[in-house]
Amino acid sequence: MKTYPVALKISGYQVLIVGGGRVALRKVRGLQDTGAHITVVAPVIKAEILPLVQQVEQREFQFRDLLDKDMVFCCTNSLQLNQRIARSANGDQLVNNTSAHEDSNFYNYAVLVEEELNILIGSEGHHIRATKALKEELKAYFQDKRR
Ligand SMILES: C[C@@]1(CC(=O)O)c2cc3[nH]c(cc4nc(cc5[nH]c(cc(n2)[C@H]1CCC(=O)O)[C@@](C)(CC(=O)O)[C@@H]5CCC(=O)O)C(CC(=O)O)=C4CCC(=O)O)c(CCC(=O)O)c3CC(=O)O
Ligand SMILES: NC(=O)C1=CN([C@@H]2O[C@H](COP(=O)(O)OP(=O)(O)OC[C@H]3O[C@@H](n4cnc5c(N)ncnc54)[C@H](O)[C@@H]3O)[C@@H](O)[C@H]2O)C=CC1
Repeated sequence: MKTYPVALKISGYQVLIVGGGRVALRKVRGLQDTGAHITVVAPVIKAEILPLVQQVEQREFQFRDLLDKDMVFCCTNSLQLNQRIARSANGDQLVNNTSAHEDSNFYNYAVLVEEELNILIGSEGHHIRATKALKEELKAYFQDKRR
């Protein structure tokens, strides 16, 4: 089924990020300046994440972490755990399983910000390398233009 692209205002949202590695850090960076309240739960959390989030729980995920969350990112290195978390969310929560797009009810775009222009690139999870490559090409294009 085709998706419908939007730009969400998420100020005040309770956001849960399960996992504290490389992918979690990318999600945390993407959430900066949105006004969302971010909680990260993981036994091992990258140091760069700490100053960027409101709440840190350094331990394994527990299902009660899902309570009262509006948006959930499953970013652990266990595909099974990510799947169980995504499938346990209630129907009102926005859920993104970073290891299996079929389990997500929203996708993220690759984002390039050029002054007040936001350029979003995506393939509904089908061509991630092409998405990433096009972002790099556009980045180089804008860098050349500024020279
Ligand atoms: C559905 C989506 C999830 C979502 O909604 O976020 C998704 C899903 C998956 N990605 C996977 C793999 C990788 N993804 C990247 C990188 C990026 N992936 C991003 C987006 C998305 N990836 C969304 C759809 C985008 C679209 O529609 O095109 C980018 C653009 C933006 C971002 O993540 O912020 C970011 C580029 C950031 C940048 O550098 O600019 C890398 C490289 C790397 O990490 O360096 C790898 C490693 C391998 C490789 O290179 O192929 C796997 C397999 C996981 C596994 O094997 O377990 C899945 C799961 C699946 O496909 O089901
Ligand atoms: N969507 C995307 O853009 C991409 C998604 N992936 C997916 O993301 C997953 C994570 O990748 P990385 O961040 O590179 O891994 P990583 O190894 O850097 O981080 C894994 C994190 O999961 C945490 N974790 C493990 N067990 C946990 C538990 N029981 N409860 C809470 N946290 C737990 C670890 O403590 C660690 O913080 C990969 O397995 C892959 O499936 C990978 C690349 C890109």
